Amino acid sequence: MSDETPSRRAAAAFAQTTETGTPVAFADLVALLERIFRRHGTSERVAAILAENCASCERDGSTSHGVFRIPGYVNSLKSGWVDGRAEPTVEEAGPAFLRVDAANGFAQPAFLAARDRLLEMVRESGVAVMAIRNSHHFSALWPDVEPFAREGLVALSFVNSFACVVPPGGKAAVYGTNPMAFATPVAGGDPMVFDQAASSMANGDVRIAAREGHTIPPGSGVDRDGKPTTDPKAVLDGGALLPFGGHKGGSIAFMIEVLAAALTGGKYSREVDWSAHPGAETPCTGQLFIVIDPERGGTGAFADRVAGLIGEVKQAGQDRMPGERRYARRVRTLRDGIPLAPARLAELRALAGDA
Ligand SMILES: NC(=O)C1=CN([C@@H]2O[C@H](COP(=O)(O)OP(=O)(O)OC[C@H]3O[C@@H](n4cnc5c(N)ncnc54)[C@H](OP(=O)(O)O)[C@@H]3O)[C@@H](O)[C@H]2O)C=CC1
Ligand SMILES: O=C(O)C1=NCCCC1
Repeated sequence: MSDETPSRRAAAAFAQTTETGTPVAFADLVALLERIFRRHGTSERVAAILAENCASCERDGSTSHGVFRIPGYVNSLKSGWVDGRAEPTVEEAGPAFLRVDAANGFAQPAFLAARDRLLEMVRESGVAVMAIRNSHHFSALWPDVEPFAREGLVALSFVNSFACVVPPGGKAAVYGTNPMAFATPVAGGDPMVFDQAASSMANGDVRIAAREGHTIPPGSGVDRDGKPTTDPKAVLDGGALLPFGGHKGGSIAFMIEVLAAALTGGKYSREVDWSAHPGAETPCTGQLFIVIDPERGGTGAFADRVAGLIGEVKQAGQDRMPGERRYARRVRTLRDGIPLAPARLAELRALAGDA
């Protein structure tokens, strides 16, 4: 238990309440979520992309960004804050640089609109960058990067969110929870993917802890007076989270504001202002991708070398690499169904307009 992250512990506490729920087949969950998105004003294409993405998070146990997020998506759509029918525009800013304007739509459809061209650029140039702005990312990042590694590429992605993290020693929330994800091919196995917030916990896990009546680990957040607290409600009600690892996480959060917002033309987390759209929950910011063809390194043995390194890490005593928990759960839930608490399933069916 000692090597578990605080947010993983909070998610695990929540997962215990859902593991015993009604098993739902992945395809059925995708279909149910698609109906919810369509019913609340997205295009067919956007509904299909978001439903697949959100169901994949639930399938893999990314609890803070699975079906828990559906009411938030719906509230943002209903408030008029996000455009569920946005048509992204893609612009070539150089031989290996794509600029995408998500047009106040969701990030994943904007990303997918440009993904094929990005892949061509990577094959041509060895590396390519995609800078997305005016985009709402309300999910985990691993679904964006894992497929690149399955195609033999190394991928990094960064997203900023909304101001709920104080800089180290600071009082005002400047940073978002700002996740970054890294994916690399591994010879003979699944890609190694890590996907982590720059904060001590994801905001989603704090909200789940508040809902379930759990405390959060000491050192995760502060209340509205800047005092350390383990009460998730105090963090959410005018308080803030801390970066993970003090000034080191603070620097990562800063870097992500620079890469995902300053560089893309997206808003800084601090600039997200949804006050005119009561109920809105999806931050409109930016996202950056860097995708590399590792064969350009010329070793001819990249994925073997990564597999060797993982072997050494495990030999040294690390029992689990990032991503392995998800892959194990994916196998289990694709076989047995995704367990959903009856109350959650009822909530989803109501949002879909089922009788
Ligand atoms: N869209 C947005 O703006 C935001 C999205 N998020 C999302 O929230 C999610 C959760 O973030 P966060 O709470 O920081 O993530 P976690 O701390 O739960 O996990 C971070 C990474 O560490 C790995 N990991 C966790 N525990 C261990 C362990 N004991 N040994 C080895 N590896 C481990 C996880 O792998 P594994 O998955 O296999 O457990 C994961 O890759 C992310 O998917 C992130 O993208 C967060 C903030 C904002
Ligand atoms: O969990 C988080 O932190 C966030 N997730 C989705 C976007 C807002 C922040």
